Amino acid sequence: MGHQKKAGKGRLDKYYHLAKEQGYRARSAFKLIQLNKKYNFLGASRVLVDLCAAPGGWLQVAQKYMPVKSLIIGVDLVPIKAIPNVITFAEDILTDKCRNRLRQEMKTWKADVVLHDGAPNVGSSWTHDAYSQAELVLMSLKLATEFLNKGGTFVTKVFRSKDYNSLIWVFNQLFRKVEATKPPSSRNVSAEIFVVCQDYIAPKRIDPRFLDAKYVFEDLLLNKSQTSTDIFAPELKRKRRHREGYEEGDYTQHKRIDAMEFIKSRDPAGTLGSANEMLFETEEAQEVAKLPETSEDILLACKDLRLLGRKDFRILMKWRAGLRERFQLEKAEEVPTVEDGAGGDDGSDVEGELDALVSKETKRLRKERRRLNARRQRQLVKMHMNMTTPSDIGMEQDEGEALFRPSAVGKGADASVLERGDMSAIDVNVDLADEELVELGDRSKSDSKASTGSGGDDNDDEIRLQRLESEMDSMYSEYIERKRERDAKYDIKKKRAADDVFRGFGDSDGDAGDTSGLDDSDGGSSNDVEMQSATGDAESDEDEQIRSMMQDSKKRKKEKRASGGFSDTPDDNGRLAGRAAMWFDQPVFKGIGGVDLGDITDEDAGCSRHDEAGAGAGSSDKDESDDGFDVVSADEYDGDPSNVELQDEERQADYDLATPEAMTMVRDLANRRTTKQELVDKHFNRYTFNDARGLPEWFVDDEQKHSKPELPVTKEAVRMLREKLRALDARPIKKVAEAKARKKMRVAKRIAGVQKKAEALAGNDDMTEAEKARSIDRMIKRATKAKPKEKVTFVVARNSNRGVQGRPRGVKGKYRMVDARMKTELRAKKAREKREKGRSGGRRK
Ligand SMILES: C[S@@+](CC[C@H](N)C(=O)[O-])C[C@H]1O[C@@H](n2cnc3c(N)ncnc32)[C@H](O)[C@@H]1O
Repeated sequence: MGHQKKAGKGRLDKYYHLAKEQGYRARSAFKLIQLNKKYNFLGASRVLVDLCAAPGGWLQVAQKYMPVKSLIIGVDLVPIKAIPNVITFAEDILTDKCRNRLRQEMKTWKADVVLHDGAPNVGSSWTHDAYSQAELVLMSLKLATEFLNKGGTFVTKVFRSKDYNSLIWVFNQLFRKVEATKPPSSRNVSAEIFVVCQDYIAPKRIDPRFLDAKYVFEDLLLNKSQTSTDIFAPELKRKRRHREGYEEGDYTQHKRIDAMEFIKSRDPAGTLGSANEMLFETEEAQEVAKLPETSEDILLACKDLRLLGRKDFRILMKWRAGLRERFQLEKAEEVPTVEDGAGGDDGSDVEGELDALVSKETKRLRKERRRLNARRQRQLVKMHMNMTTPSDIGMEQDEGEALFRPSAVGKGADASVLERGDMSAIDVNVDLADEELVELGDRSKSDSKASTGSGGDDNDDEIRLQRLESEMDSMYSEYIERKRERDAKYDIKKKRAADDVFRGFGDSDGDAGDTSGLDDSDGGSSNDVEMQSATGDAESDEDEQIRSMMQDSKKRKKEKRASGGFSDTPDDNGRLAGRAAMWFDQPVFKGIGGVDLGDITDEDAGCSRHDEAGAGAGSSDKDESDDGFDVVSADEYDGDPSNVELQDEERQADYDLATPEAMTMVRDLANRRTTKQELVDKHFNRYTFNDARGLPEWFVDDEQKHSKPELPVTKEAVRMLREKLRALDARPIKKVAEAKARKKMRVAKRIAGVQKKAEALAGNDDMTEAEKARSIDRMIKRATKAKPKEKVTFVVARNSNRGVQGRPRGVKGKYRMVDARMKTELRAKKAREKREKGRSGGRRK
């Protein structure tokens, strides 16, 4: 595999170029770099084994990131070109020979990390590949269990398939922490996922069934009815049945569509969004698959429609458009469109409308240009003849002509200068008018071309392109929306993204110009950056909706913080201070003033709950006094004290310990398992405030998405949070609680009254003790006895009571008007219930 010629996709890929630039043998090197950046397992390791290592990209990374003189061993079916200080040999990892050789090379050492990026020779079918991959993974795990140190890390590639969950289950039996992740450099269209298993338990004895494919994947073997995909690979049927990637027949889980369905669809975005895979099974589709337009990229994208990024989506849409043109589908569908006037496919009527608008706008611009030209000529003539006077200019201004309106004068000259009749200002003015004319001329030129559809001109193309882009964007949103409808967890993910209280330190908090975590572990950050800009491949295959939600939420938080006194000052120092304040403002520092916070500077005020709002980089609109009163600044206080309370509540909600990460950190601090200084040291480094200006957009996007520290979470913290939520759930609703409290208060009042009377009775010498006790008892009973409900009199609205307004005559106390029928029906109902009761009672006897 390492020696196979890379297809077009590999060549075009940005990581491919990066790898070339950096001297890595394979683009996959970046996967390990990114995994290491996230989980940091290479830096502290001394012995590493890379199973399936050819051509050696991962070995190169290991050699670069591990301490010098580490023992690094790489094995693959094919020989690996020598890498300094790395031992390599060619063996099949499924054989005993390989195991023995490894043992020989390892001597008495144990590995800190075992890597596995193996992929069986791809070919026959996806199903087969996925299964063999799973087998390979299990085998590498077996080797890992043999060679790993206690506490070691095993990193493996797996494919999403039915075997995936079984594998994860096994990993969980052997490692304390198992996480699946997809590094940004792993293509979205690829079904590969990387599983990082940390903290190897190293049990004395491992049940052999854990590492035996027959048992691990047993449930699949038992399910013999699921054989449909074997039809396509009969040879597999004999050996390994029922290994298809998804549940057969479960079309809600895995929906397949034929390519022609998509090509002919009137709702292409929706069709893509509602399916998982596009097949080329019908005769027509098979023909399409053979066309040169149907590139390998397209075929790859069709395999998993759930993972389409913006770029893949565009490729598919363009491909569809080309095919529709080839098959003249637009024309075929145009006829009914004209007849019913309902608009064509893909919004061809929208295009018509747009054309009309463009030509209208062109006309207007042309007219305006002519008018401005004429005016300019007149002004110039007047000026040259010294005919222009300040009053003239004033007049022009009064006329509200565009040429002399203050905005046309621009920032350079102000209206007062004009009023004073400064001629130089007029020059500026005329110059600006020139610019404006040129601009207008250009615009109208391009617009007019757009409307005539002459084509071939840059501007014309640009406008069309822009229009297409925006159409594409809206279609992509539609696709995302449709995908969302099928994904039960999407809303939760979205909400989580929006509510993500603690995003770590790498988060630039909405400031696109500030990205953290671009460190050397990325393969030499500065170099990367330059190279990446050179490649200029501004790919953005982000889930747009989630991103915009996150940005919204960040913006909101920023606003909130700003209103709480934080401000990002323009200068670097100010910005750093602002960020530091934000950091200390995080929930984890709430209320830990007493825990090792001695050496904190001004910003540390953010540690205490009261100071949160006021702490910040040199901005404190609020004042605090020690007597517990919040001093609210006049401009913040709107006269309504409840609003101040509300703000406080909102603030509290915002800073609540709402995540297990925060809870873990706070507990660690409180129990002195860590100190504030340690936390700061761990999370602040020279990359924390890296400037993202000038970096390619795709890189910044990737960093923002993935470059987040993995914060520790303990079971205890999760349990505590859960309990907290449960307690919240169990709390009665406010109204009920208030009513109960009122009742309690009334009873307490009455009892207090009784107590007084009892004291008076006790001093009464005329009564015997028994009489006193009796009367106190009576008093208590009376005080605690619930008031009898007031009786309601039902008044039938007939005779003189029919249509009576207000209280009927002769009725006292509570009453309710009922009509005769209601009364009869109620009586009948009661009688019926009584009968039924009697009957069932009789039967029971
Ligand atoms: C994706 S490549 C690994 C790339 C490598 N991580 C790098 O960065 O250069 C997968 C490799 O797995 C190897 N492989 C597949 N089956 C194997 C087996 N049974 N034993 C050893 N190597 C195997 C292939 O020869 C191939 O070179």
